Amino acid sequence: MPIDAAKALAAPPRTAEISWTPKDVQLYHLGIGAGVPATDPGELRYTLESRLHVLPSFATVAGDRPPGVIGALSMPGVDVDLARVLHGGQALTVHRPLPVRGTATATARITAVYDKGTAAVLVLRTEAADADGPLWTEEARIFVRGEGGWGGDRGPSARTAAPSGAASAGTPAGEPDVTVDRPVREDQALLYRLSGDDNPLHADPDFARRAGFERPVLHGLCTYGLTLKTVVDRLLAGEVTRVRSYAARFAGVAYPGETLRIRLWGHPSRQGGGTVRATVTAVERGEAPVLADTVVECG
Ligand SMILES: CCCCCCC[C@@H](O)CC(=O)SCCNC(=O)CCNC(=O)[C@H](O)C(C)(C)COP(=O)(O)OP(=O)(O)OC[C@H]1O[C@@H](n2cnc3c(N)ncnc32)[C@H](O)[C@@H]1OP(=O)(O)O
Repeated sequence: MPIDAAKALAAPPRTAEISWTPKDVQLYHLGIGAGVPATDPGELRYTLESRLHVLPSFATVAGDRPPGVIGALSMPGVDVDLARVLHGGQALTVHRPLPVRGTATATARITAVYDKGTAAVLVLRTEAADADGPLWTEEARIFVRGEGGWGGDRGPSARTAAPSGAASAGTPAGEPDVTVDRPVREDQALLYRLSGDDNPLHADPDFARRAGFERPVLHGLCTYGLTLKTVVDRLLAGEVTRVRSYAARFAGVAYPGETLRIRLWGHPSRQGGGTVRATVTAVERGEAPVLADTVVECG
């Protein structure tokens, strides 16, 4: 059986020593579209060594954990065709601001395997700590099409109920406080993949077609990062250290070259913190959903 839930859950945690430099941070920031316009003081904090800060979602690529995304899917009990794999969701909790240069130990294990009948969902939890203690905890939900059906636990539902007054399921009620239309570069995925996720789904047209898509799709974590950057720039006065946690569900694919419409709800303050909710849709495809159930807790 390609997924053996009991074996996957019983496997010992996998530990890797990771390290990163300012160059890795800069490359990640460019990979999520930072640096436009190039001389904007706000953007220079993402691109210039002397002013560099670290967007917390850098944690999702920090250290080029060997052997990358494909390694994450070769845990004991998991033997799946990469063409059937989609990133279903991502959550991140930041315990301390991320330094521009660092070394840490990352410990990963599969904490849940859900049987959706025609798909399986794997939950991969990674904890990173350095000599001073915990740095971040992240949880990736990996959606594997065509798996499932072994009679296992169905797990939580990702079909959110619509709050009253909301336009559709997962959309916060009321008008957004900020709406940004964000053009995604045609070569964005080619840049982003240099930060470690070299899944051919994002670069190779033949592989993308085999996976059922008309052309290569944008990495879910690229959309995840560019959305967090918009929250930081528009609602947190550019202060990356105010992000405490960030969760999102990948509700539909995005393609490089599209315009993403990012809607934000929330008024976090420096004194009391607060919650920001977001949705992301693909403008040229009739606002098809891209990110849903997106919540940033801020300090
Ligand atoms: C270390 C990190 C490793 C990361 C590995 C990934 C490597 C990356 O390189 C890969 C990528 O970046 S892929 C690009 C980003 N992801 C996407 O584009 C996926 C977008 N989402 C979709 O296409 C659909 O929502 C789809 C296909 C996900 C679901 O749509 P449907 O098949 O129509 O599902 P639906 O019928 O609505 O629901 C079936 C059951 O599944 C649950 N579910 C739905 N969406 C989910 C999601 N996103 N995450 C988790 N569970 C999800 C539903 O709740 C339902 O279960 P139940 O009946 O129990 O409610």
